[in-house]
Amino acid sequence: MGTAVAAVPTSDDFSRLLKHADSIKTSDHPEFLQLMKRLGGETTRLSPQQQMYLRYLQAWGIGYQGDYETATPLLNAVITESTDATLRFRAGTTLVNMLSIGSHYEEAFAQISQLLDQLPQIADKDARIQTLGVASMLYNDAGQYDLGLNYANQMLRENPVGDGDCKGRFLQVQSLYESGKFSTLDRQSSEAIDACNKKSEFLFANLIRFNVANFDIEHGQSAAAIELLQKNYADVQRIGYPELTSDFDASLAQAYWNEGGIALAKQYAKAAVDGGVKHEFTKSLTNAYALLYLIEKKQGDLDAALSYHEKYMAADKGYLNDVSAKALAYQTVKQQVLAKKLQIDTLNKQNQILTLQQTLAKKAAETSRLYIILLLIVLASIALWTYRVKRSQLRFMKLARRDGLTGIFNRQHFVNEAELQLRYCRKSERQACLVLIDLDHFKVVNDTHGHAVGDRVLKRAVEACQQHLRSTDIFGRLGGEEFGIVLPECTLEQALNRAEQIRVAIATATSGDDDDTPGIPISASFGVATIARSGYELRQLLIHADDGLYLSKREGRNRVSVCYDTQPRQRVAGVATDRA
Ligand SMILES: Nc1nc2c(ncn2[C@@H]2O[C@H](COP(=O)(O)OP(=O)(O)OP(=O)(O)O)[C@@H](O)[C@H]2O)c(=O)[nH]1
Repeated sequence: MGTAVAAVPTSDDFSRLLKHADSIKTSDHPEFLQLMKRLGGETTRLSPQQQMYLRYLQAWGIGYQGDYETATPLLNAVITESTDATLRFRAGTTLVNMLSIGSHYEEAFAQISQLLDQLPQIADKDARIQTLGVASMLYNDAGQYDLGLNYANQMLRENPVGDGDCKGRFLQVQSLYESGKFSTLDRQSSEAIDACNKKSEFLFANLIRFNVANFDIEHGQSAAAIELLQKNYADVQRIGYPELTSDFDASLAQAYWNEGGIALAKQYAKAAVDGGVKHEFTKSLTNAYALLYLIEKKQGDLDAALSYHEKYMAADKGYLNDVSAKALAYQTVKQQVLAKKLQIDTLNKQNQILTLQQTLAKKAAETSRLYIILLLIVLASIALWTYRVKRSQLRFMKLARRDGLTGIFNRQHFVNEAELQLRYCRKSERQACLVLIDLDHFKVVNDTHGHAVGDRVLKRAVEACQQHLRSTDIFGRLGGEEFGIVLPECTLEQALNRAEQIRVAIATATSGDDDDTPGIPISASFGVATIARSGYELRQLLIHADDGLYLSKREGRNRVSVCYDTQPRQRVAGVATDRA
């Protein structure tokens, strides 16, 4: 014998149930309430996400019953605690509804404005439609019918076959009716009612009928209004939405009054007053009180009439206050949003300016860097140019100081350097001698071998001289084949010895058998002068050395001579002859 065991619902089952409850909230409210009861008893078996979903639906249900004070904190809890962005968004939208119904209009407008800003990030179609619907309703309530119509149209565009089809159409009718733009409700409203019936959204179907009935009443068609309202009266009672039942009752009362049915008018007006949402001033409530006042007055019960008149005045004031409070809240929030936008724009502009300033500073730094690089290039160019100028100056100076053929000092530079050296020797009281050298019979070399060979012989002679010079000696070409050497710190004796060495070197160099000067015999005559006898003046030393040189030539050349008197001393071929 087996025992039947009821299947335990899985997590998927709970998710399905929650979704189902969500989808029938308004279309089958009693079933919705049943589901809420059932799921509420299974809370511990729900996942945290499912629990949050359930809390949202419970809050919605409580708000639907008109207990907004309890619903509001529950919705706020979902908004702050849920990890699901879509559920948070939906709870925000429902909260807007509650805030609006609870007359917290400024908060409601601020919240819907934020939600509409977030709308582009919300992908869930139902959540989007729900928010657009609430926005449309709220803006209609604030008398912003164009905005209301706008969001209703958007609902239809986004979801023409789902909720948008019924609720979007309902809100369209509402916007057009309230703004007085509805010339005939026939086609558009019956299409809207059909759409809602198809979706089993009877609450919305009847809200549309309520608009149609009011339109009829306003246009002298009270009988038609009564027919429409009565036909759906039982349905409205079943739906159990207090505002709608009160609306139906108030409109029926007005229609019966217009048709002369005072007793029925009174019955429905009372029903409208008794069945309305507590502590709320609606247009239907105001109308119902106004009717009751007229009925009692007509029936002669002046006390009751006065009492209803007072209630009518209070309801009317409350309703008008409510309407203007909504309009004011809308304008206030609009200004706040504008101010915030302006503030954000200003901050953005400031940021742009800062970014621009940074870019400029960066550019300025780059420009300065470029300037520095440019300056360095200019400086480097100047340095290079100066170096080249200096180098060419030095080259020219060297050229100007040197003899072009032999590379030794030219006459002018030799004279300058020699005078400088002699001045130094005079100051330091040092010895110095001057040697003059003149090649012998050089003309013959030129004439015999040509000028080019003569040049090479001259270079050879110079090289021979240089082999015997010290770094302090000053050696120069005084002209043609004549050379001079200043020998600082040198006595006459030493000068004569060194002149003799040079003489031998020249004679040896030129007597060599090489390519340049093949077998050309050459010699030179020397004249020596000393500061000990001539003094430190170069001019005087040159005269005396030249006397010595002249003597060497006269005495047969290729010799070194000194001549200070009419009887000069002479050295011939390395032997000094003192004729003084
Ligand atoms: N090849 C060459 N010859 C030069 C240069 N400068 C001067 N001479 C020649 O040197 C020769 C000098 O001749 P002279 O003054 O008659 O003297 P010399 O022939 O040496 O005879 P003495 O001095 O009396 O021994 C001339 O023929 C000049 O043309 C030079 O730079 N190169």
